[in-house]
Amino acid sequence: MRSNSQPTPFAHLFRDGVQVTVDRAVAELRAGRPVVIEGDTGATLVATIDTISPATFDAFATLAGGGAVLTLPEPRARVLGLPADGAVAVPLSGMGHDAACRLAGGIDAPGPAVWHPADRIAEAAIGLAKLALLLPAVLMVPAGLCGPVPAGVHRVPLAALTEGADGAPHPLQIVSRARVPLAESVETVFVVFRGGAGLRDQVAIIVGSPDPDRPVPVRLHSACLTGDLFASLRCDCGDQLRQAVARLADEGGGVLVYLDQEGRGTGIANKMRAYDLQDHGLDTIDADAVLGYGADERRYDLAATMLLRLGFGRVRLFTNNPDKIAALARAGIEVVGRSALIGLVTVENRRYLAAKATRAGHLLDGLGMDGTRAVKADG
Ligand SMILES: Nc1nc2c(ncn2[C@@H]2O[C@H](COP(=O)(O)OP(=O)(O)OP(=O)(O)O)[C@@H](O)[C@H]2O)c(=O)[nH]1
Ligand SMILES: [Zn+2]
Repeated sequence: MRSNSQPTPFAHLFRDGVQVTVDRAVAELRAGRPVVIEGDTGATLVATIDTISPATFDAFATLAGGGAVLTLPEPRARVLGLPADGAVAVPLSGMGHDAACRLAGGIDAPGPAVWHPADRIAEAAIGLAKLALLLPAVLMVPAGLCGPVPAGVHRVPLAALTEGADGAPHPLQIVSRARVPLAESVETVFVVFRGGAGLRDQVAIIVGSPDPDRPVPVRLHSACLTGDLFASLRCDCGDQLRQAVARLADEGGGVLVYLDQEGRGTGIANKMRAYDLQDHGLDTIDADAVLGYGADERRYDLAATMLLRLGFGRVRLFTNNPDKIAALARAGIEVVGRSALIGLVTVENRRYLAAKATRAGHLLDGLGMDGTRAVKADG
């Protein structure tokens, strides 16, 4: 029998309290359950507008009296016309669930008359909501106003979130690899990594036999369910994806890193919300701002780690996005060159591509906007 002095064999799994507590908080918020964030000055119950039921919302609002606030991230505050330089807190003062949802992400919501800058707990809660791929609008109530908090409610120390809710450092591990012949490249191996924030699976697709002694052709591609899988005409992703495989194969080998960051890191649900807003006239960047998201929420540090783990520290990147080059360089990859990768221009994606060029600095100057694919030389 195990004596009390012997360590429990799985105790180490709980040693990194930051990881454990953040993972659980994300799952709770997605399930529509509130969590408690414990700050220096007291505990706050938080729930996301995206997942809280109208009945639970009403119960919170009633219990808290005038103490409940809706916190909104800076991009959303600015859309509402508030001169904020950070998240804001809006007192609920009688606001119902429907009105809160409108204030959180509606296209035509009027700016609130009363608001104040939000505190660190609010910023942390918004970070958690983003990590959970929810609308980053959070209902917050001082725990003391709600009577005894049930024992099952998950508690997160504020320090765990400020230490990096989005960076809870699960180490990246290779979990599987297999040969997957592709139409554009028969000799192809998929290597699946797991780790990082949210413990999502990321895939490195090794096309042909890249030579690690020379700069390796690399494509970083963020997931786009609609474009990659269904050949949506709203974007250029599917065409870019298949072109990338073919070009890596043409070059004798390369790596395509397929990153689980749908919708520029906002998730498929928010991307569809953004599409709906775009159908009301907004461009891709403004639509994300209405939802409280920044112009681009993606990160490439996991991609860099994957490349380094595979032995590819010197790369030539297929991209039009200067952020990708800068992020890889910051993460220790030597980027020795860039080649443009121009997807098919369609009537439906012209506006999207133009917004990427004019508002996000994408290098699409060689883009033929006449409905044909433009050919652009390396540059
Ligand atoms: N939020 C949002 N995301 C979109 C929209 N259209 C496409 N996306 C996402 O944008 C990302 C495009 O990824 P990439 O093609 O890897 O990157 P890129 O920034 O276009 O840069 P390139 O390397 O030049 O292609 C994917 O995550 C898509 O799901 C949109 O209208 N709104
Ligand atoms: Zn796309």
